Amino acid sequence: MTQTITLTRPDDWHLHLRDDALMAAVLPHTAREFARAIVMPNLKPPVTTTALAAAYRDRILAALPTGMAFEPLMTLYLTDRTDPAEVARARASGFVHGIKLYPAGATTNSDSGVTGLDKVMPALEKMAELGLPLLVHGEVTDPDIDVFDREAVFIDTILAPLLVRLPQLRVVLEHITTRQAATFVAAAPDNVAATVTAHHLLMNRNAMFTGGIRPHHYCLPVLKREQHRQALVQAVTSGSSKFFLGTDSAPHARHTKEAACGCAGMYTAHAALPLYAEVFDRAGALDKLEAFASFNGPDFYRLPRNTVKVTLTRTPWTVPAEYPFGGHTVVPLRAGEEVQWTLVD
Ligand SMILES: NC(=O)N[C@@H](CC(=O)O)C(=O)O
Ligand SMILES: [Zn+2]
Ligand SMILES: [Zn+2]
Repeated sequence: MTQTITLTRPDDWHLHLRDDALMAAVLPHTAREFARAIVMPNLKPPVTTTALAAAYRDRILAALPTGMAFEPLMTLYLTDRTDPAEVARARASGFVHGIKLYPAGATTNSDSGVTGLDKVMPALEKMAELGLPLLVHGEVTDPDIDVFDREAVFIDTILAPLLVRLPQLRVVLEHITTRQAATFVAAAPDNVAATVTAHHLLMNRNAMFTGGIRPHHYCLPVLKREQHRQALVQAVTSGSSKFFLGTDSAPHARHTKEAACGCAGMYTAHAALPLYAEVFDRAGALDKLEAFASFNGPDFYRLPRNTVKVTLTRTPWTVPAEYPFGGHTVVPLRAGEEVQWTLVD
């Protein structure tokens, strides 16, 4: 049995850092594991301009503990009013690496999201022209569509037609959860890729109901059936360069998840790389972890690969019950339970 793996330092291509004291609380977990991260723009109010992204980037860098090397890769939040000139400013900035499409109402802080693709066509055309990736929360918001079907319906009714209209557009389908998404991305041309979270690779929808309702296993897109989890594991261990690591680590204060109407999002930054290592280990595919975690993402984003190496050992450790979170606490994935791999400092 492999006891140690050494790989190129990875990056996280989908991360929620929040802001202010909340950000300061979670940022060290990510910076310890990852060289860079695509920082999602769903703050309140959202990060809709290059100027707001620059200020957010400065706040992240200021919150970084001294001695920690970490580069935030910024994103803008696409709205019905995003001006193509703003797309051009973002592209020219050098620090904005994508623009995020949230269908209005689809997930946490998506009220300012897009209400119809026709409204954002000028911005999308400019993105296609400039090669700036569109990052997509791929779920329809129609309340008549079953919550477990919203990703598959989004692919058929929105994403596929969009790629017919703009075949050059570079698209990352974020946090994919279904066999349909894995199949679609695998078959699509090279300008279409996907991030996959550790939690969607590790758990199926039964994890939300083990012995009672489990609010800390609720996220969007919601966990799916076992056959979908297996399709995701197959995709990330297949050797395809279209799938890469994106934790979607999405911290919410404990009391906002343990509530009558709890927030969507799982916190995984404390153990992200060890959790992915469990997935690849169980699939007998530890040799595929490095490309997924460290090569496919930078190659898609046209950024240099990292050069520093990191080491994981097969050493189990117990995750704390909670972590401080700006005057509150956040309950991490596997709270009070073991993770099988340890990242060596
Ligand atoms: N994934 C989630 O369940 N929540 C994310 C938003 C998102 O990525 O959709 C959040 O910001 O909390
Ligand atoms: Zn999302
Ligand atoms: Zn997210």
